[in-house]
Amino acid sequence: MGQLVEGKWHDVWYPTKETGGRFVRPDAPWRDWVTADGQPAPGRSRGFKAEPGRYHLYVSWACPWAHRTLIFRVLKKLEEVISVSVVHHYMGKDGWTFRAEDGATGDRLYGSQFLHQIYTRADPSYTGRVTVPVLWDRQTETIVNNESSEIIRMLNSAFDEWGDASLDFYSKELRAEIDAVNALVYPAINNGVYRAGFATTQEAYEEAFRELFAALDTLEDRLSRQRYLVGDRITEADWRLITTLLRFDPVYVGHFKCNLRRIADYPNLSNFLRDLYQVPGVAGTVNMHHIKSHYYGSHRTINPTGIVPLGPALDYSAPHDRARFG
Ligand SMILES: N[C@@H](CCC(=O)N[C@@H](CS)C(=O)NCC(=O)O)C(=O)O
Repeated sequence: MGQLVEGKWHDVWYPTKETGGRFVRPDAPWRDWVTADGQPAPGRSRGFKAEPGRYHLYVSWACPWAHRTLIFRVLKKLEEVISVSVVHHYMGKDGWTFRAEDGATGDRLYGSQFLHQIYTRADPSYTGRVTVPVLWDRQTETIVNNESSEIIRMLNSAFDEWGDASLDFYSKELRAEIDAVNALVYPAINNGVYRAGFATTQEAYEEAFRELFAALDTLEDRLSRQRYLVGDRITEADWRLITTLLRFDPVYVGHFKCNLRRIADYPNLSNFLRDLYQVPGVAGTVNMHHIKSHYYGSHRTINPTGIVPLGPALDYSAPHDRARFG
């Protein structure tokens, strides 16, 4: 864990002193867009045109934010259009590394040792965190964007000339409702588990914990009436939730102390989770070995021994009851 300061790597843990023990996730700084016509997105000056073979994703199998982009890449049939490098699951004093072992691929573009070298390649005096996912442009050798919620929107439509244009997870008529669900799920659940797990005061932990389970209860109720979060079609909102739910019972319950209930204890959420996991292509994006090894092995301030628990027994491919909604 660490960050770059004017292009130099510093090994530091997340600061929580000035925020009463609260973990506050900084905004991702690289926010340009790939568009079908190459025009810059509104308010941006740099434009990036969608082209096959031009863009590359740097991801971790462990990371729920990067996982969203892997799901969109597979479902939109962009595997031949956008290439990928996978970092090693252990994130220690050097941050994410390209140790090409145990399912990691190494840096397929430059053979770098560390992910922070990709950031300094884009900006030699960069100051900030070095996170995955990163959407990289091979042509201008820079980072286009490192905010997963925006990368998935690009994958959803900008590459439709080469991908599966029949799938739209952010269709115009559903946008308002998708945005409303995301506005609950992001702070309370996706980021909520981190706010609980990285809290350094009892108060900050309890605040995140209560918000998290209140939001899960709300979604449990919603999913008792409809198959997906926004009605009868799978949308972006479902994929944004699912990467957190997949990690919940194996990691967040124990490691992040999110232990009021497991997802397995929620009939609708657990069946919903299996339903989405069983969408063709999704299971292949779930690497439980990287997920468990990363969290339990890397966060030594939380788990000093680095021991990775063997349980719980999980079977996301077991039958689900969601077809009852048609
Ligand atoms: N807002 C970002 C967050 C990405 C993020 O925080 N990724 C984590 C891995 S799960 C990371 O790389 N953390 C390294 C760090 O914060 O130093 C997104 O959604 O893309």
